[in-house]
This record gives sequence, structure tokens and C-alpha cells, in this order.
Amino acid sequence: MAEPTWTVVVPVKRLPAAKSRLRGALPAVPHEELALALAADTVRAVLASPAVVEVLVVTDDTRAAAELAAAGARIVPDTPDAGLNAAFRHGAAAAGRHARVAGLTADLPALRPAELTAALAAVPAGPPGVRRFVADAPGGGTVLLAAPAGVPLEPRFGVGSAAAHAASGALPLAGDWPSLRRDVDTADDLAAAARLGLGPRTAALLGADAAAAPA
Ligand SMILES: Nc1nc2c(ncn2[C@@H]2O[C@H](COP(=O)(O)OP(=O)(O)OP(=O)(O)O)[C@@H](O)[C@H]2O)c(=O)[nH]1
Ligand SMILES: C=C(OP(=O)(O)O)C(=O)O
Repeated sequence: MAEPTWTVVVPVKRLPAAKSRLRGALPAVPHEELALALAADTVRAVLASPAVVEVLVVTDDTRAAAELAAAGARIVPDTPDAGLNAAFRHGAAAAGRHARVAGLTADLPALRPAELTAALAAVPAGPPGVRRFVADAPGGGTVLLAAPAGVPLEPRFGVGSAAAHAASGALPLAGDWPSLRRDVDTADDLAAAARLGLGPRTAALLGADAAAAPA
């Protein structure tokens, strides 16, 4: 059994603005419901990992905050309009200096706790204190960035973040973790996540959308 040593920071954008490239992917489902379901399934999987001691959700969205707190996450208010990397830094600061901190995107609705546990277990505990990251399935982005205790997270998420993390000295983790690498930015990504197996909140919305579709 893995030691519960990781604090995982999960930033969630205000739902009306979140996941804009997914808008309309499920025509019968309000967009905010979909953005919230992706985050809820992600957080649920993180909370289920035995490697995780705490999940810090960084958000200014009151609805997401209420639901994710009820699920078991600690909510950290966002730094308004400062962006994704500021949200990661803010969450990492709230985790405290002695925690092993990992940042994870909130758009992983197929995430299996065992794959997250395996990725975190692949991060060496001891020196030299190098940060590690997991690239997304296409390879250009990042889904997970992990720092050993005492090492700043120094997040560089955004377009081309896998290369940016490597350029900043972080090393890639090479495991075969399809559900961890499957972030959902577009309708095609959502279909790919569905093929892996979605968490319950997102699966229910997909079913509702299919049921409402015209014959
Ligand atoms: N707290 C917080 N989270 C953010 C912010 N920007 C992005 N995120 C979250 O970071 C994760 C990865 O970001 P993206 O995949 O670019 O998500 P997005 O900005 O919601 O999506 P697009 O509008 O399609 O670019 C998502 O889970 C977002 O909820 C931000 O400014 N603050
Ligand atoms: C923010 C990122 O994700 P996306 O490609 O999902 O926008 C990233 O990969 O760093």
C-alpha cells in the first residue's frame, strides 16, 4: 500500500469560463454541468488514491467549491484573474513547506486512482529533488507536475507545457497511464475518455445527452 504522502493541487476555473473548447460538445447538457462533472470525477479519483493525503482545489467558483468540498477536498480561494500557473503556486503555498506537492489538471474524467498512485510512486522520494511531470496523451501538454518536499512546484502549464516543464529542469515520467494522460479539451477528447471509461458524473451527462438527442 502506498504511503499517503502527497498533497495534490487541482485548479478549477470559474465554470462559465472553463473548458471553452468543449462548449456544445454535449448539446443537451448545460456547459457548466459538463465542466463541473469533469472536475468532480477528477477530484473523486484523486481522493481515492492511497498515495494522497489531501486534495487542494483552487477555485473562485462557489458551486464547484461547494460540491468539491462536500466530496472531501479542501478549497483554497483563487487569486482572481491571475491564471492557471498562479493558481497552482497559490495552492502549493497553502500545502505548506514540508508537503510533497503535485499539481494536476481538473479535466481528467477517466482518471483511475491506481494510475495516479503509480505515477506518484514513480517520483523518487530522495535527492536530488528534481521535479517530474506526466505529459498528456498528445504529448505537448502536461497533466501532472510533482515536486519533492521542499522543492518549489514552479508550474509552467499552458500551451506547450511539456517542453516548458522539461526546459525548466523537470523530468518526464514514462509510465503507461492512459487514464491519467487523457485530458479532455475537445469533443474528440471526450469521446476518447469515454472509450477508456468515464467517472460517474461525466458518464451520467453523456447518457443524458444521448437520451435527449433527436432520433
Ligand atoms: N483556478 C484556476 N484554474 C484554471 C485557470 N485556468 C485554467 N484552469 C484549470 O486548469 C485546468 C487545465 O486548463 P485548460 O485545459 O486550459 O482549461 P480551460 O482554460 O478551462 O479550457 P479552455 O477554455 O478550453 O482553454 C482546467 O482544469 C481548468 O479548470 C485559472 O485561471 N484558475
Ligand atoms: C494547461 C494545459 O492543458 P491543455 O492542453 O489542456 O490546455 C497544459 O497542458 O499545460
